[in-house]
Amino acid sequence: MTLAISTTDLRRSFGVIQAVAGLNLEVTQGQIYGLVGPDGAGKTTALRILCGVLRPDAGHAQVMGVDVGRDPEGVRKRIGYMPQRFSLYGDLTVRENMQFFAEVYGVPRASHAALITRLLAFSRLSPFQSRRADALSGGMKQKLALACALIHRPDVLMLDEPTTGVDPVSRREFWDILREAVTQDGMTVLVSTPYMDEADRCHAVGFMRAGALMAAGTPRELQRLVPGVVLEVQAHPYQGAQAHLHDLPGVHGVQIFGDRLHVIAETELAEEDVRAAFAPHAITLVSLRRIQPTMEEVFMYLQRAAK
Ligand SMILES: Nc1ncnc2c1ncn2[C@@H]1O[C@H](COP(=O)(O)OP(=O)(O)OP(=O)(O)O)[C@@H](O)[C@H]1O
Repeated sequence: MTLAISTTDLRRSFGVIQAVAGLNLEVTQGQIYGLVGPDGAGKTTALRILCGVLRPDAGHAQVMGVDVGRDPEGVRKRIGYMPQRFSLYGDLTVRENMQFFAEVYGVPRASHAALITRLLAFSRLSPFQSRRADALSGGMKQKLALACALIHRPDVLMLDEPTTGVDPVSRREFWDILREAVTQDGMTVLVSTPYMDEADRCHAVGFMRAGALMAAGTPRELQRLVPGVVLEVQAHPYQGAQAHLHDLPGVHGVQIFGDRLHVIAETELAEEDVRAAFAPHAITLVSLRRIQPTMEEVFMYLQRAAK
């Protein structure tokens, strides 16, 4: 298991604010590692340090064996970085933007055409290569930004909330492209995201809070941290069911997921007890089964546990 990224007791403050406060992060080569956490947890600051654009106050960080503090230039050559506000050139076309970034990253001229053709196909942007970046949809802009960040074939890609504000279909497509990049090129990805369904698509996830990791592991490992059980309930009509489930002994929370309810309880509920609670209110129990907690539930549990 070779580490692509590692940090030891990394720290960075802005005045009295400790944005990164003792971060110990380990990302294995070839992984998609998701960084999640509430606003202000320090995700952006950590990414900026790892990209060599911000100096840490203390601690160590290595990217592909290169020390970020000692050789930020060496790190920048090996990585692709897509900040929250990635600067595309609105009056340049899709192809011209790619060309521009190829120049900036010092990609040899002779390989520009082949690389751009590959990335256009890869990012599903070939049909739009002559369109000005300004005229692209939000999802397409993000795909173009991704293609530009990949133009110099980096070993490690760092993405800061790359799909925020993008519609769900484009978000899924963006992630399919990302997965392909990792599978085909063996790249490592460190991505911060506010979306828990995206965290679920990562090989490993780190929950950041107050500048440090409070939990890290595979999505399955993190699910096991949630005590008790999660039950999925289908009931008809389900609107009233929520309150009555809440009243059952041992139930800690009930959430609506589409047309289903997720019940977080100390132990499994007996079907007859649920039916008995529903009966006086003319609510029918359609199904009851135990499920794995979603990453959203893991996140909420960790948030509660930290308070
Ligand atoms: N350049 C800066 N100057 C002053 N304070 C900053 C600066 N950058 C970040 N901070 C502060 O550091 C803390 C961590 O911010 P950071 O942006 O790293 O968190 P985040 O987890 O990425 O949150 P978000 O998702 O909102 O971007 C916040 O309190 C933020 O206000």
